[in-house]
This record gives sequence, structure tokens and C-alpha cells, in this order.
Amino acid sequence: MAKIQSPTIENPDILLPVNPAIEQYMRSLVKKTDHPVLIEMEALAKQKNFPIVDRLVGTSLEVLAKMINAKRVFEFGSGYGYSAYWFARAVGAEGRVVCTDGNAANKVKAEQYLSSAGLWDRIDFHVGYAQEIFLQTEGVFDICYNDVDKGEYPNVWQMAKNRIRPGGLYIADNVLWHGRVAIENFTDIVSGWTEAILTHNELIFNDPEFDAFINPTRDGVIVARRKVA
Ligand SMILES: C[S@@+](CC[C@H](N)C(=O)[O-])C[C@H]1O[C@@H](n2cnc3c(N)ncnc32)[C@H](O)[C@@H]1O
Repeated sequence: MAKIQSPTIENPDILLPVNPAIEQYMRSLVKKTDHPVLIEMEALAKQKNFPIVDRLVGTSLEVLAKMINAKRVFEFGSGYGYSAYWFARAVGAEGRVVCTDGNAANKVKAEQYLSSAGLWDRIDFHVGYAQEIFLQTEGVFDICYNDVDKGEYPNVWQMAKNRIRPGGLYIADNVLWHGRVAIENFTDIVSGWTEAILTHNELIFNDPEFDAFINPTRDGVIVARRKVA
């Protein structure tokens, strides 16, 4: 498929799939999910320009997890626990969310925030390289969620897909990469990341064992369900 030639790719936001006014409207609908801890986490993201999934994607993660009655979730790239907040709500008191992040300071913040929200006892947070921690963690998962550095996306998909139970989900954020996936001449944030996302998305949509779709909200979230034999 021919990609759009854009002379203004320095400002790739022109390809945001959902109009910001519409996103704002959708955000007004999920305002009922307000929680003091959530609001603090969102304020920190704004202040530090830290890439959390934000409210619209967060609410969708919780709903998706509840829809499949998820009890065990593995997160590749947890930051300070914002996406884990939503998964932890979904898995319930008996469920577990395995979190990973390379930055130890993020674990400290996650513990503070998620303890205040009464969710920390559902979290098993490991500091280190997510893929290595995944290999050291046994068993299958209801959901594997990928939000690490984008160049690593194909590798994470390949290792995660065989450890998702039938009917379980693989979810990854940023799969539209601010429109770069659809543009011919783009300026990447890190060289090779757009190509890696393109490969990742192709692999998933061509995998006979999974059904997939992309929710275009914010930066695009891919959801792939492992087929039940
Ligand atoms: C986009 S942020 C995660 C945000 C989080 N999922 C949320 O929505 O709240 C990516 C995080 O993954 C971490 N990271 C990136 N690649 C990683 C890897 N291979 N292993 C462990 N952590 C990684 C970074 O330190 C960063 O905190």
C-alpha cells in the first residue's frame, strides 16, 4: 500500500488517527474513574513528559482484562505502574500482575502509588531487563502487555506469543507511532523504531494462531487474541 507523502513529518501529529477534540470528549466520559492516586500519576507524567498509556487506554486495558477474566498478567515495561494500576484493578484480590522495568526508581514510585491505591499486594515488580525476567518467570499468562523500547517489539512478540493461554491476549501500545507507520519519509525518534513496529504489526496480523485489531486511540494499541483450538 502506498504511504502518504508528507512534507511536514517533523510534526507527525498531523496523522493522529483520532481528532484531539474527540479524544477530549471520550476522556470526559471516563472521568468517573478519577482517583487521587491516578490523578497524581497523570500529573507526574505531564511534569516529566513520561509516556504513560493515559486514561483512555488505561480504561480499555481494565475492560479487556475483565472481559477474559484475566488473573495473571505480564507487563514488559511498567514505568511507575500506571498501566499496572488498571490491570491490577481487573485481576482482583487473587490475581497477579508481574511488572518489569529497567529503572529501579520506577519501582519505588510504583510501590508508593499502588500501595496508596490498595493494589500493591497484587503486584510482583522486578527491576531489570523485561525479556530476561520473562524467561525467568514460569507459566502461561492471560495477558502479555508490551510497552518497552520500540526497537524490541518484534522480539517481545516472538517470546510472549507462545506463553499466552488460548483465549488470552497480547496487547502493545504505540503501534501507530504517531502516524509514522503510514508515512513514507518520516523522522524517527530513534533510528529503526518505526521499522521494528512495522515488522511487529505484520508478524501479528499474519500469525495464524491469533486474531488481531488495532484500537487507534492515542498512539494505537494492538490487541491480539490467541485462538482457542
Ligand atoms: C512507555 S514506558 C511504560 C509506561 C507504562 N506501561 C505505563 O503506561 O504506565 C516504558 C518503560 O519501559 C522501560 N523499558 C524499556 N525497555 C525495557 C526493557 N527491555 N526492559 C525493562 N524495561 C524497559 C523504560 O524504563 C520505561 O520506564
